[in-house]
Amino acid sequence: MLHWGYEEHNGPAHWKEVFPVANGDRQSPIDIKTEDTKYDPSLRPLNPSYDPASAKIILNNGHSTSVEFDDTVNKSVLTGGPLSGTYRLRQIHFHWGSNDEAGSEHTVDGMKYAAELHVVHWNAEKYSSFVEAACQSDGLAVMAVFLKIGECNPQLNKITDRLDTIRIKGKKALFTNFDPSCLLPKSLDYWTYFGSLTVPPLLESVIWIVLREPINVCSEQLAKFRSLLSTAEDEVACCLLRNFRPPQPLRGREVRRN
Ligand SMILES: CCCSc1c(F)c(F)c(S(=O)(=O)NC)c(F)c1F
Ligand SMILES: [Zn+2]
Repeated sequence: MLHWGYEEHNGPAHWKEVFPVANGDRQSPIDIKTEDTKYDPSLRPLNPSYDPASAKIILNNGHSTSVEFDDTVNKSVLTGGPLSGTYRLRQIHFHWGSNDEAGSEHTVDGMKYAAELHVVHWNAEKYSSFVEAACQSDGLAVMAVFLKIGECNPQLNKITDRLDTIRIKGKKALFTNFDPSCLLPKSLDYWTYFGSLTVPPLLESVIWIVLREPINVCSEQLAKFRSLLSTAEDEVACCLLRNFRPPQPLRGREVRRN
């Protein structure tokens, strides 16, 4: 496999050839069987606290579009929920499909949403960098938000309106004054389980916090994500039509809910 991606020749079925942890026992995403989730009274309310000034750039990394944040100080953090300590916001990014019927990574009782937002944080209390934290079993905390097809989402326009300036892989643009809380649903009720990155290197270092309530997105907004290119300037243009990994075996893991 040349370089990993989401096509037939380099997609999720091939990743194990280069990243054997793909067959590990805490891989993500998973299908959440709601009847098997366990209420845990020790789980606390989630407490996201983000400073819009910490948003820095919007980027097309060839696998998704992300907004990167200044994570040199504890300006934008997530505490509470299943977490012990303070997790610092690193970036947000999206996963979507080639049509509105699929696109989310996690599924709920087998149901796929049209897309999924990931808000990525790292354990700045115990580790000194994102890269170090990404190698630790409690290093990362990713909050997942489902995007459900419906009304256009005005908050999402802040991102989709900028995608035409970063169409090519590697392109970035200034992007500040953005508080990702504007993309969270009313309810912060969640499911939580221990898992991994859903892109190579698939590191098993993520405490997953999957919000139960979806936010809205409309077809026109999703179409803009699909118009991003997975290729760089000097390559034959190829659209990033889909970038979701299918659900992985639960391997006996428990999914708890607050
Ligand atoms: C320096 C790496 C960029 S941070 C990052 C990311 F870019 C990403 F795409 C995912 S994901 O596996 O796709 N979603 C959970 C992550 F977990 C991340 F931490
Ligand atoms: Zn992701």
